[in-house]
Amino acid sequence: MLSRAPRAIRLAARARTAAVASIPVPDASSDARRGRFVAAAAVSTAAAAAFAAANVAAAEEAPAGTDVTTPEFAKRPNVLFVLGGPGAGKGTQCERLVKECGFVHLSAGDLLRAERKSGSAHGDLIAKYILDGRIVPVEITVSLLAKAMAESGRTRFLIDGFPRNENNFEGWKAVMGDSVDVEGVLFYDVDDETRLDRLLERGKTSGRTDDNADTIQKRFRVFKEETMPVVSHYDKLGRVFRIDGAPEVDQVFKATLRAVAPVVKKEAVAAAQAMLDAADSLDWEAYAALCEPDMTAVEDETHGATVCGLEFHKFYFDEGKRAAEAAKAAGKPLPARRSAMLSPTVSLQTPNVAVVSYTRAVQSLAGTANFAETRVFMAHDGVWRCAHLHRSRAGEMPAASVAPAGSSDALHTPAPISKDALDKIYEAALRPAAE
Ligand SMILES: Nc1ncnc2c1ncn2[C@@H]1O[C@H](COP(=O)(O)OP(=O)(O)OP(=O)(O)O)[C@@H](O)[C@H]1O
Ligand SMILES: Nc1ccn([C@@H]2O[C@H](COP(=O)(O)O)[C@@H](O)[C@H]2O)c(=O)n1
Repeated sequence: MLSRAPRAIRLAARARTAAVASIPVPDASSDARRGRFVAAAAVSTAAAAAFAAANVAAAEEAPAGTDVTTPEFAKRPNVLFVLGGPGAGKGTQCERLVKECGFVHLSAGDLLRAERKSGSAHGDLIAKYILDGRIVPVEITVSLLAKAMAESGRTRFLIDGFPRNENNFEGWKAVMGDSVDVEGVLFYDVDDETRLDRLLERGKTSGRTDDNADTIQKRFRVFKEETMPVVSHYDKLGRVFRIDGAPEVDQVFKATLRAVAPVVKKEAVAAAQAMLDAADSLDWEAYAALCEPDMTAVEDETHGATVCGLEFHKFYFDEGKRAAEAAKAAGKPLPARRSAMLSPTVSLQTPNVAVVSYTRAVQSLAGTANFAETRVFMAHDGVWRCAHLHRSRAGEMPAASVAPAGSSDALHTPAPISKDALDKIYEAALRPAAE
């Protein structure tokens, strides 16, 4: 069982609690550091400390009884950066994604404005940078993002208006490292003239100190000179989902949904693979966390009937464990098996309903059996759970043809599927399927 902060975040936090707690920030008037790359090591120590403190606090604050079972696969947070010129519609589209797809939206600008209002020691500095349209030093921004991520207790994030320059980019890498999967950048493309009109209109009611003609021009310049190189970096990696942000909001949202579909599909495949891993290792808690409580299933064991609920499945985990313990007590080799997902296809019915179909190849000492499986997943708040399973036996190979002499030891402990193999699975799953 996990408490509110995802385990990966809490582990990172624990490993970093020894770091310095205060965040050194350059003076707003210091030209020497303005716009310059801040050494990754400095960022790492200071902001990681804030990250650590935030995460530990989030874990400790979780009131008793609020533990949630977060599926194993979902423990490493997924991040999509959201970029585009000022007024491109980033916040507007993020709001829709939150509502319809269960992302957590963290706007770096909003967090900075809230920090300024909170009376923080950095308030004056933030106010000055925002008024000048300049990018606040990453030590401040990344620690606010890390704190908000930890406090959300969730694992799927839209990080809006970040990374805005090289300093942001390096600071993020130094603090987050590999603890987070950055899926790519949603980039909203809108010409300057349209964005200027939008911002001046927004300025009539937004109360933002930077929605005025003078600051807007400065922000536009910073966007071109500092943010676009970050976008180009991700572009070269093939990680930019470019969206025409000029049409009306609903139309842009349709394009946004198409852009996030590969990320969403990848999550559904990962959820299916996590179920297979949990079944292979007889980890009932992990398996159950990946199921809707009223999951329905049709499989060979049900003889054509549809079973509803989890008790039917738990029986096999309990008995499997008992058989393993009996084998161990008798000094016999432990029964083991390993499942691989072959040729998966994912069909997204809605952003929150995915049908994942594949051939499941199950290896064991008894031989290899193939099953045709379909799992229907539903996402709530960005967490996928299986609502229906259909499995039919699709073929079998006896042990003699698959287990070379002397290889049995290697099968006693099922090895987790390798990252390369998983990447291949994702690649296959994300190919435009005949949906
Ligand atoms: N597709 C659209 N068509 C017309 N107006 C839009 C569209 N998208 C957003 N707007 C409006 O344009 C203004 C700017 O949008 P929004 O705040 O979402 O942009 P942003 O990219 O988040 O801006 P910033 O980076 O300055 O915070 C808002 O008033 C919003 O209502
Ligand atoms: N990574 C960031 C993001 C924003 N800022 C400052 O906030 C201003 C407003 O940002 P919006 O995304 O809400 O438009 C921006 O002009 C910067 O001054 C920042 O420093 N770093």
